[in-house]
Amino acid sequence: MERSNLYILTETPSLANHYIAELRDIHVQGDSLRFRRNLERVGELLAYEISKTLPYETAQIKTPLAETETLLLTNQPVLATILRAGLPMYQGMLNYFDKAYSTFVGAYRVEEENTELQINMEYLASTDLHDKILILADPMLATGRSLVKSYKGMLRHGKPVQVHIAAAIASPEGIAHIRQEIPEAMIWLGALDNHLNEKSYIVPGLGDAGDLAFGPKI
Ligand SMILES: O=P(O)(O)OC[C@H]1O[C@H](OP(=O)(O)OP(=O)(O)O)[C@H](O)[C@@H]1O
Ligand SMILES: O=c1cc[nH]c(=O)[nH]1
Ligand SMILES: [Mg+2]
Repeated sequence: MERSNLYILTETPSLANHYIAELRDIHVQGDSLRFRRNLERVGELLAYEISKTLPYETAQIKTPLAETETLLLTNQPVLATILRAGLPMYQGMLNYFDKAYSTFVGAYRVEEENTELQINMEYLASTDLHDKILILADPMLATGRSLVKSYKGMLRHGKPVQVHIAAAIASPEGIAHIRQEIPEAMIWLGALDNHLNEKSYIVPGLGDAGDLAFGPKI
């Protein structure tokens, strides 16, 4: 795997490994509050890592005792996510980038026997993206088709100056698709897994993130 523009949180031993392990573990997954909170924590940790790469400028602030210099973000990023599984991870990002504006996309995989995977995109509400730093968070980067379709839809609202894609778990196939379709994107992962199965689920993965967070879809 080519490592340029790719960051993987669990390559460094840290508490992040516990959060991802709990997300995957069938003995913990029944606790949907913990599942959502662990996705939120991964969003928080990736937001912090991304924040180290953004542009900062010097600013003056006044304490009760004196004036002092500090570094502050030159511009706030825009946070985007894909409903519904993206919501907890998005919340984690928003906990850290607490002044950011947001973009929401409603997109989902239509998983039918013997037909090619389709992505339905039915909703897009966006702030202006022109010249913005865009962070697009979705927990599962499987084929990458939901992310690419959502990003292309968002471009109607302006061309970002930087694109960051954040996922809790990704497949090599998904990374390849993003690199082909959005070569300018920096990719931030919780973990990189082995492959996709015949239903385009990530293996070992964690199963269906949306269902585990919010209940089975009918
Ligand atoms: O990389 P892809 O092959 O496109 O798959 C990834 C998509 O699948 C999941 O959403 P899903 O379609 O299950 O919708 P949901 O959030 O309503 O569960 C996930 O949150 C991604 O958006
Ligand atoms: O493995 C996968 C693939 C798509 N969506 C999920 O929630 N999990
Ligand atoms: Mg789902």
